Amino acid sequence: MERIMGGGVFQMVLASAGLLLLYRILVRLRPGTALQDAVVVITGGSSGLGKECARVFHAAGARLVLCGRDAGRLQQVIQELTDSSTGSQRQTYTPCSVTFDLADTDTVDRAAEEILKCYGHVDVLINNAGISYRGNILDTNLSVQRDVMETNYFGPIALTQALLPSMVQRRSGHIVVISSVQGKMAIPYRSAYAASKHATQAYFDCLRAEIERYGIPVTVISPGYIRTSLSLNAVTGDGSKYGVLDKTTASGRDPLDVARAVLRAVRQRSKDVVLAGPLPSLALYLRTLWPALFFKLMSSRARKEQKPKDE
Ligand SMILES: NC(=O)C1=CN([C@@H]2O[C@H](COP(=O)(O)OP(=O)(O)OC[C@H]3O[C@@H](n4cnc5c(N)ncnc54)[C@H](OP(=O)(O)O)[C@@H]3O)[C@@H](O)[C@H]2O)C=CC1
Ligand SMILES: CCCCCCCCCCCCCCCC(=O)OCC(=O)COP(=O)(O)O
Repeated sequence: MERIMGGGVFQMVLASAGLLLLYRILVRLRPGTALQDAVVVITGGSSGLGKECARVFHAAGARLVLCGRDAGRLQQVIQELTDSSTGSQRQTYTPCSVTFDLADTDTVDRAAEEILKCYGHVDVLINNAGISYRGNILDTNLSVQRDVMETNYFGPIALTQALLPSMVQRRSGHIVVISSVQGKMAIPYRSAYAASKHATQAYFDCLRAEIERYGIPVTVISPGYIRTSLSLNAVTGDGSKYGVLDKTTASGRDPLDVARAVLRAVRQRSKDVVLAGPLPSLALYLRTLWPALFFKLMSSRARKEQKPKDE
């Protein structure tokens, strides 16, 4: 009898897994929203994931507005994109650029006006720009915690809130944010970064519910490690640059591959996408289903990785 019951449960689990797989395949096969001529704003378009997003959305025929702090680097990306589109079958457009610092929220309203002037409206806003952090909380200035929050949280939400009224007025638009798996679980020596990404996740989850009635979807994308300059550009507890290309970053996923997944998520109007390998995915389940074990693993990781100065 027990064997029969056991077999029944096994078959049910197998059938559910099969149905889930089928559902995922069908979702992937949906035609999705066309991006030809769509106005797509990408923050952090000068490097890493933002630059690769620029590449794939440009190739899909989008009219891009690339944002960053360095006009010269943005211009270089624009030149690369323009050179790459010679002979393209699709109609492509030379991107616009808008230069501003997300950490200086006072300038964001002016930047939003400039962005709107490029094509008169925005179809997709991709909040991608961000910085990371390496440090022990005990040795970290509070100003560093604030600075990371300004760039990763207050900047993106200020830009979103500045562009949102025009989307609501048109009853059209799409808000995307690049968070991180660290927006769903916190790992040691990343306090500022993980806190900013947790805040990001919460804000955009609230926003999704609030603006669904206007037909404006919100997509939160949470990648694992990507091969970019994120760790090189990270700040440390005293505000200085970390300047190391970590092994985890160097061996991360190809940013072009991640950018293609972002494009897919925009086309499918996905709500929440985790782009991580088996270990971080398992860690996410543990954080929810067996938090005590997850916290134990994180403490042991903290002990192994670093020691506070006074030990
Ligand atoms: N790499 C990874 O392992 C992962 C990255 N992510 C997320 O992906 C996003 C992109 O990072 P990634 O491409 O990896 O890193 P990069 O360091 O390569 O790119 C970061 C981008 O953000 C821009 N930026 C940084 N600070 C500011 C600021 N104050 N104002 C305006 N723009 C700014 C930079 O532009 P400029 O310096 O020219 O102004 C740059 O284009 C980030 O949100 C990051 O958290 C998520 C998970 C994993
Ligand atoms: C019973 C066995 C359980 C095994 C569980 C293993 C738990 C292992 C923990 C794995 C932690 C993964 C952390 C992933 C972090 C990550 O991908 O972050 C992405 C980023 O945003 C990178 O930013 P960073 O500045 O940290 O490079």
